[in-house]
Amino acid sequence: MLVPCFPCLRAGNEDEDYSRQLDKNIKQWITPYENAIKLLLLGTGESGKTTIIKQMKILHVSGFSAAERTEKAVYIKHNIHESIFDIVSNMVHLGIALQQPRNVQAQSYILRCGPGGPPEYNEEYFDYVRQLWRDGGVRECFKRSNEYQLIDSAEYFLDRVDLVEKSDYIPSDADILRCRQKTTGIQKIEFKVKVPKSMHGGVQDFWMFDVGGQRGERKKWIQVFEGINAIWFLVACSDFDQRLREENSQNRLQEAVELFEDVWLSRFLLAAGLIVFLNKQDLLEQKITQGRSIAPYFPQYKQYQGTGDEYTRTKNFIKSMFVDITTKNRGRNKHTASPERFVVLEATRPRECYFHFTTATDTDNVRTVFRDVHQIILTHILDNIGVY
Ligand SMILES: Nc1nc2c(ncn2[C@@H]2O[C@H](COP(=O)(O)OP(=O)(O)OP(=O)(O)O)[C@@H](O)[C@H]2O)c(=O)[nH]1
Ligand SMILES: [Mg+2]
Repeated sequence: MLVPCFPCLRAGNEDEDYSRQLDKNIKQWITPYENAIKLLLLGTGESGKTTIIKQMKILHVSGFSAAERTEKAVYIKHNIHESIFDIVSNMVHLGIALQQPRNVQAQSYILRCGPGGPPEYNEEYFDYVRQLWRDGGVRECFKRSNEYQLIDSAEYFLDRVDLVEKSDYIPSDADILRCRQKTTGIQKIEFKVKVPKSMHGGVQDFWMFDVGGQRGERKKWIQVFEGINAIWFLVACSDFDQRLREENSQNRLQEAVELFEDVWLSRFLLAAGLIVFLNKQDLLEQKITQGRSIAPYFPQYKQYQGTGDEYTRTKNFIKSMFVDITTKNRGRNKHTASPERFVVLEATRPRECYFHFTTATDTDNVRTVFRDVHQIILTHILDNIGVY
């Protein structure tokens, strides 16, 4: 199925659109240094792209400076407010009452603050948050958070109010990895990585580009397509029972599948290696262990012939939806709506697509995955499938 939100990857006037949209400054920014491997992070909103950038900073640059940590503390306080405000305001919509009537004052206070936050993050404010987070009704509404929009780090930060409210609070790396800030525009990080002797040794430069994944941001993506060696496409697997922030009727995982198909078929990205990060495995496992099932949202799961426990079957089923796109679109494509795509695909060598199950907030996991992916990218380039 084609998504109307991603016109920049469509057949039709793509060449014209491309040259018109390719911003000259960004072109200069990405093209002159041929020795760097250029990686582009793609995926829907909240799939974990910026979290991967933060991990690269931890693993391959010098981590976060004192100034960056101070800046993040401000966003973390806002994450706390966003979380408690979204839960409390949805209690009203879902008809869930507070368990402790004395918490009514705290609830009214938070609602009066509005989505922007309190005038000051003071002791009174954090007392109210703590009081509410202990309330059974608030917890009940939190458990139903797939029915409304709530950031993934809500529980993590609401459990740490005591720590965050301290005047000398300095966020740890783990806190920064959990901090949620929507990306707008394009960001770049540069780093160097040692190449294993078994490859060609030495040091390899990497340039990694991060873009905003929400629908309104995707028209900017094309600006960084030129010269990209590999795409890391992130999928938030735990999103299977959640709806899109930008369009309430759309399932988030379905949006990821459709977006991936557009990326896979894009003529501008044919030369790039493609690696899919099936991300948020920790949250997926948690949901499945709590008894949630993907079946009501993806009825084809009932026919899926997987083995293993429910979590293993679910993660492999999600993977199979992406694998299907890469196999059905090899050679002839079953879609008839955009025949121009077939020409491009038939003229090209079959492409490999690699899959990894990841938890982007887990530094050890990302370190291991990066090592594997690094090898794949080097092989891809040495095989001359890429743009080198
Ligand atoms: N528990 C858990 N949280 C994750 C994982 N990956 C990302 N997150 C959290 O999910 C939230 C969204 O992650 P981001 O990295 O900001 O997502 P993004 O893809 O950059 O989103 P946009 O900038 O809107 O495109 C953040 O609060 C992250 O900490 C994961 O594997 N596990
Ligand atoms: Mg981001």
